[in-house]
Amino acid sequence: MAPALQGGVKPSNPKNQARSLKRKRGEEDLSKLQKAVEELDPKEAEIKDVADLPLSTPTADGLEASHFKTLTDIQRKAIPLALKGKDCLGAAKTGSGKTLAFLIPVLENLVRKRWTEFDGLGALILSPTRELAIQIFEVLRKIGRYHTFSAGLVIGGKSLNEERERLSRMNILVCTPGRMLQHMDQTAAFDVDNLQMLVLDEADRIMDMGFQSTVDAIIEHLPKERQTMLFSATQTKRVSDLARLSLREPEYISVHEAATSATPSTLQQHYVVTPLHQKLDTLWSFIRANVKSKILVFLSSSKQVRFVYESLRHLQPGIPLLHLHGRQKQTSRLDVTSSFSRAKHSCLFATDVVARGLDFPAVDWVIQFDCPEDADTYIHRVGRTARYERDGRAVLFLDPSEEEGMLRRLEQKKVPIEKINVRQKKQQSIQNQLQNMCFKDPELKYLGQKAFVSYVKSVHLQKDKDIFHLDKLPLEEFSASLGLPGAPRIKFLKGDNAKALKNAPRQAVSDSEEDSEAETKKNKEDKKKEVRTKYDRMFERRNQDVLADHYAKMIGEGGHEKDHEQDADEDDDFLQVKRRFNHDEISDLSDAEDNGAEQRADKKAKVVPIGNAEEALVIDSKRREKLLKSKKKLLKYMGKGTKLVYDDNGEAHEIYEMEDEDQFREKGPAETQRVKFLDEERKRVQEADIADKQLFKEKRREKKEKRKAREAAESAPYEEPEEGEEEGEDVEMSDADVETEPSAKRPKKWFEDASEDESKPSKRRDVAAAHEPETLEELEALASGLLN
Ligand SMILES: Nc1ncnc2c1ncn2[C@@H]1O[C@H](COP(=O)(O)OP(=O)(O)OP(=O)(O)O)[C@@H](O)[C@H]1O
Repeated sequence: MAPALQGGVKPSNPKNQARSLKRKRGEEDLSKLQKAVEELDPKEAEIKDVADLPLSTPTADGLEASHFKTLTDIQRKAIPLALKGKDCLGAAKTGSGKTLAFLIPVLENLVRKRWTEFDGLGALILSPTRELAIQIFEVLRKIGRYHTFSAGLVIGGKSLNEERERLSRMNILVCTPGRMLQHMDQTAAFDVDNLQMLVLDEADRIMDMGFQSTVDAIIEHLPKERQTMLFSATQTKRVSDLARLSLREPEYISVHEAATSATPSTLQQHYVVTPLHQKLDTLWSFIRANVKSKILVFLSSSKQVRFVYESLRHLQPGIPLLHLHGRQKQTSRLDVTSSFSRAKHSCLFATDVVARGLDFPAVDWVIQFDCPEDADTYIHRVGRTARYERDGRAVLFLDPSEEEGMLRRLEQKKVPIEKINVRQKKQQSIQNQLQNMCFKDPELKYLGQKAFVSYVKSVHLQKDKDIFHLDKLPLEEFSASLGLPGAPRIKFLKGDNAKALKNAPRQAVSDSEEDSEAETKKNKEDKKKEVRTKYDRMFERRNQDVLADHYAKMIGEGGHEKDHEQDADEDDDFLQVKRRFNHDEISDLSDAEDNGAEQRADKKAKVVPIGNAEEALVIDSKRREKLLKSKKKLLKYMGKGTKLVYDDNGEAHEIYEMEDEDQFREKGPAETQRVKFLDEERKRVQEADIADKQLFKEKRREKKEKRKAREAAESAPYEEPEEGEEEGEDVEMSDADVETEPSAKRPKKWFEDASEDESKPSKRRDVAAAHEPETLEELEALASGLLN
């Protein structure tokens, strides 16, 4: 019914009235919610179900529609504390529901702060891998479908510019550290000053050496006044980490601390002792015996993964095979994770890029083909099965030399594991087939050689020498088991052949190219004296050209890159440990996500002892020549610049030469002058930087306006532009426009996507709702599309 007229004042329109009534009710609900949260006593409250939590209607509806009803232990304990704004360190076994333990508070705390799209970034969630970031984003999308926040995924693999466009309007971001820092450093319009919450999923991994400097740099950008939450299955309370994150009186929530085991009780764990050179046979026999299962196999490096995948694929085990590692393109990584998630029977070979956090449904077996670097990695790997009350089985393959050390480490971490034996009757050998395959297919042989080298290097670089004993490994037999005609020589081990290596003491890694050239020469001489095997002779006769190309690639003297995967930096560097993830270069994260041993290798190799510029500029190999052509690299070698001034005759002098000493002394002590000079220069650079950013912004805006005008002209060639059109009335709004004219163009929300809603009618008006995003591109396009 329409309201009566009062004192001649025109009644406001009924639509407005309904809207203001709704707003008032919303306000009342929020105040009630706030009160309920304040009154909540996390220590005493009997909280078992979602319904027992003081939650806003959109979150409660989102959880119900996603079928989350009962809370897990970590959720019961962590959510109430996090709702009250406490800093939390949450530790709970794998598969126990930590994701919701932080996502629910993220949504709720922003709701209660009345966060809108115009308040900018409210919560930042960091994940160590892209796959995990995508998974978190999907869960957020599911449970947050009735909210009006905008959320985005920032994980690289796309152009920075594309991401930039939408970053500034996001309320919640799920990201990998490297890409986030890149935006913080380079995207002028990206403002994080308002940030309320920071979450680190798999916190111990994010806080470890590989990510340390990146995370420290991110933290520096963030406001100190914020809520910080850390979650992991294997978390320690390292005081130094807490200090780095500026946690305020953190609550430590460890729901399984008193448990007798660090792994889920539904997980059966076994190990088999299988010598290195029989591992591949054992794996093959295992897969053949379990073709009606879903199996996840962990290997130590991307090269191992590729070789084992390629060779077993040729042998057709009767189960679909997949492979995943950090050097694949992002699109294939995503395809593989979704194929494996959907599959009923499949075997996925992977590096530790999938060891943490990934929630593949119904994995029957986790096989650790290569021994994990430590007990924590073991726990995360086996955690890919037996998730959320399901059963699962895990088998660890150990070389006899690893058995004692690894078992000790597992015992220390409360991991119950039992020995099992391989039934010899069922053990099949594939060594002859592999040798045949490697002979016929030089690509495969080349992969095998790379796998061999990377495996040996990874063992050599393992930190825990109680577990890993390179000198005890049968390397010659191992190379034969891969189908190789002999063990590739490995530079850092310095032996004449792999057999000699077997008994040699561990050698330090050496990086100099001079050494390697000398060694290549020596090897050539030695080769003449060596006994040739049947395979060596066959290779020499039949595949000389192809192999020459491969060997050339391996020693970095030419050859082109045929590999379609992102493998560019590895092939030219056979004799050297690789350099990879480095925050300074802010490469994308994929490389940092492989196993820890590889990362340590990279770090080691970063220390290139270049004493001075002259030494550095000697071009003694193609590789170095290429390196020096890169401006960025060149800068590294060149040292710092010197400021010169020119006298009246046009001759250059260092500044101090132009000033007489007395004058200089009059200005005060040298150190004070130096500090002052540096301050002034710093200020000057900062001012110039602000001006640059401003200029860049202006240019971008101009460009955008021009483009819009051009598009408008193209789409309506026969219409005269109306007045003002050229002024950009129809142009997409800039950030400034959004702030001043909020009603002009409200960004839509991806959260409104209710395509997965099983119980509620869809509220979504966006076209994208008709199609459930499946690929990364679609997910990102959805998030960004809604803002246009
Ligand atoms: N309250 C709940 N009710 C039902 N299922 C749940 C609940 N919470 C989580 N799950 C399910 O449990 C599984 C594991 O959850 P999640 O991935 O959050 O585990 P996690 O503790 O983060 O594991 P990890 O340590 O391996 O990262 C998921 O499939 C999730 O949907």
